[in-house]
Amino acid sequence: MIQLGVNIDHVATLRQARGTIYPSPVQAALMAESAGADVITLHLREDRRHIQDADVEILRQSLQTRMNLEMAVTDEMVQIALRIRPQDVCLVPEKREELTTEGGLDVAAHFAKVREACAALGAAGIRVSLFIDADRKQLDASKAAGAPVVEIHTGHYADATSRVEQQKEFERIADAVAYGQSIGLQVNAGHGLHYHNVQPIAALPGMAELNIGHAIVAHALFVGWENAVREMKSLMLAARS
Ligand SMILES: CC(=O)[C@@H](O)[C@H](O)COP(=O)(O)O
Ligand SMILES: NCC(=O)COP(=O)(O)O
Repeated sequence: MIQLGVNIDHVATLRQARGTIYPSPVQAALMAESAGADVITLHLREDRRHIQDADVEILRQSLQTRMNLEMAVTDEMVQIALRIRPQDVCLVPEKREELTTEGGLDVAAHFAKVREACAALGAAGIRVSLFIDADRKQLDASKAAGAPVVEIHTGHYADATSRVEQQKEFERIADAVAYGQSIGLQVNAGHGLHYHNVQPIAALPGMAELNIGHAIVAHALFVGWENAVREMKSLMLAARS
């Protein structure tokens, strides 16, 4: 059954805006689990703009489901992951000046470094996912690097400004999802998905997990946090029926 990873980054964004102790990403994560989240995803960025190291530590001891820790491919982050031991790590590209993740990890261009991180994390029992663009070359490189999972970047699909462009991006994603499975990878997807664009992605055969955050946090302002999570999960399951 398709799984929902709720990304709680932007609960922390609201907290960091004033430097208060509220809203608590930990409380958000536990409530999301009660509302149907299968995974809790959080991005410990190098600039700590939202999720803090303490959030990761507390959540690792508190979650009932699974922690999917997103991080850059750096020595600092690999050491943190080896200490915290989340069930899953998703390696993502990071640029300090970016507003949000702008594209997929170029595994092919940074093959040795990615393969080394996959080996170190895998040896510690952590399941590694690579956040990549919908590109067969990146899928082949991910497989060769030893990652069992990939997460297809859906940002270009989400940001499309016309139906024609969105359909073109959707077809790229559909090809990547099918091809990734054909070479033995688990295929997830995420970035920019919301209540009006998620179902075609969720309906793709074999789609294992969607990681969604910004839209759920935004919708929660109007319907409440648990309802926002429940609604997203229901849309995803309905797309599969
Ligand atoms: C990798 C990805 O698409 C997101 O999960 C990532 O967390 C985006 O970064 P921000 O959460 O800082 O926007
Ligand atoms: N990897 C994607 C993710 O975790 C959430 O991205 P978004 O829904 O906040 O854009």
